Amino acid sequence: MDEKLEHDGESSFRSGFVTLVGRPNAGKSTLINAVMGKKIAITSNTAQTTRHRFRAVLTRPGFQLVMVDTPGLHKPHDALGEELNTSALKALEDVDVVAMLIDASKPIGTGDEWVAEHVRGAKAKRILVITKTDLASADEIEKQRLAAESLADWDGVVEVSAETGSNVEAFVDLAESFLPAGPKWFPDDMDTDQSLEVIIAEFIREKILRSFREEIPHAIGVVTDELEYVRAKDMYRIFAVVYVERESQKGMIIGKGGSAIKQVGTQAREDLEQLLGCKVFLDLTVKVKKNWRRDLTQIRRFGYGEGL
Ligand SMILES: Nc1nc2c(ncn2[C@@H]2O[C@H](COP(=O)(O)OP(=O)(O)OP(=O)(O)O)[C@@H](O)[C@H]2O)c(=O)[nH]1
Repeated sequence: MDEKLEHDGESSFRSGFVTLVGRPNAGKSTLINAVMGKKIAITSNTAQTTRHRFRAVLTRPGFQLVMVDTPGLHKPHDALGEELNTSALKALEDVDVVAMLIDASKPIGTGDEWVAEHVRGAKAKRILVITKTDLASADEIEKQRLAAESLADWDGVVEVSAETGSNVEAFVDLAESFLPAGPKWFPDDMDTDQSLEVIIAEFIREKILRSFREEIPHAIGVVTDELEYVRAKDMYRIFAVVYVERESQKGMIIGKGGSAIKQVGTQAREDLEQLLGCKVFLDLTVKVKKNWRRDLTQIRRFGYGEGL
């Protein structure tokens, strides 16, 4: 098509990037899933679930809202933590809107203040999003909003529950109201820029985060090694590797007689079948990669932080 004609035809179209930031566990990934109406991002109550900076794309008549999910900003303890912070802070640059999420059910602390400091420095519209309103009383929400409002100069405020869906559309409306005129950056049918291999590895990692406690969740990295669609059987064959840092962790992940890894595999397979819309054969191998969280090359090989 004539480029000028296409441009003129879309001149009233608006588009832009909205970065979601907040402390670990603030509810960023859950809000993105609620906006999208499907699971794009993995979630868990383990802090620092998100290790990738990725985009979720909401395309509606007249606008395209590109949401950037970021790892929770926190005090780093290792190279992985530093990489995740760098990645999240980078996502504050060159966006149209920054949405800072604050959990309604937890007191505002130095962690939020530190995040707010970076939000104040961002050259973008600023939205304050009070999250998890289903977990707090109206009184508590009001107090939290007042306290959070003093953290920065906000262009808009919204109180949401991604769990119940309350005000999720109001968040979309608010973010949309700040979008400049712009092109459709992504095709209509594209809802995330994560590769299928990455999404699969993340879905598997989510099951491990939800099944194990203590040091295990932070010590694992997951990589999709092989992905093949077998047309004759309408089935995906997936081979993935779960990396841990020590032999003892390998034993825990595998469990007695392989029971733990089998459970993770079953849960992940069910999720993946829903995602891919067909049968899935999933093979999980557990390997030790000593102290990978201190090794930037390895962190990037996993694709965490800046890797994408
Ligand atoms: N009750 C309730 N729980 C929520 C809500 N939003 C998120 N959660 C829970 O809070 C926990 C953290 O949510 P995530 O969306 O993973 O948080 P995040 O900010 O992406 O976390 P990081 O990846 O650590 O930065 C999960 O257990 C969610 O189920 C909500 O609106 N209501």
